[in-house]
Amino acid sequence: MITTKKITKKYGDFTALDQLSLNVKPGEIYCLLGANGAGKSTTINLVLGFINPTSGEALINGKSVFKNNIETKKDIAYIPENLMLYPTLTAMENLDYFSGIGGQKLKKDQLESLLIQSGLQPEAFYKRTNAFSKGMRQKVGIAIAIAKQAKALLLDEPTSGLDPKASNEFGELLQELKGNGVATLMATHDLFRAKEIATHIGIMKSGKLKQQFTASDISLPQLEKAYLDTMNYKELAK
Ligand SMILES: Nc1ncnc2c1ncn2[C@@H]1O[C@H](COP(=O)(O)OP(=O)(O)OP(=O)(O)O)[C@@H](O)[C@H]1O
Repeated sequence: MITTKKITKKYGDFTALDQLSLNVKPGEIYCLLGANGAGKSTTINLVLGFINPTSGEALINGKSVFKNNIETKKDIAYIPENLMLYPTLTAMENLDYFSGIGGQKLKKDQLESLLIQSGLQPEAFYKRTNAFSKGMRQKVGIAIAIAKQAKALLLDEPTSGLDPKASNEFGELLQELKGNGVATLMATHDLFRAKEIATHIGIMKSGKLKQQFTASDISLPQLEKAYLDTMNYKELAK
């Protein structure tokens, strides 16, 4: 569903991403780990078609994002680190507006049903989103993704700054989408949450995918050691 084939991104002489190949199938959650500047956001931005690769390609459902940008975007939902909603509109109005952009005209009960699925507390449905916490905004983002019936979900550090309960709730929502066959690619610094929710985990360094794991094959301490080893924090990883 989400595939990158030897994708490379250069900025002048600097290689931000170096021949990265990965594959996320329907019903899989792939977490990309790596230090600041490892190339996680660059990978996400290439899959989204926000930037073009220097070489290699990103594919959604077998179609090149670069060559079929508009078509592939229909299958993708994206939740950035800080999801922007229209602050003067309510959660319902934001959902109505964004699903409308996607070509859908949903009825009031359908919009409410989507927000219920997203886990947003009902008393917030008709409140303006200007006072929403990050966790609440993300729930509206998930509702938008469900409304779009996106087959691929791209997330850039979605749990950073969330309290443990909100982070846990977010993880549970991702599990539900996974059950619906959504393929999720997520950049994160949160090893614990990655181990909790991922089916697959990749560790990046300096634009390269250094290690990949099936999440069920590795414990959290093993993952932490692999991460620190990859970063060359040998002393800490002992
Ligand atoms: N437009 C750009 N011009 C030049 N260099 C860039 C540009 N965008 C990103 N980079 C560089 O590419 C590298 C990878 O950046 P990227 O944002 O993908 O890292 P990251 O793993 O997402 O980091 P973080 O965890 O801090 O978000 C970094 O060294 C960054 O400075």
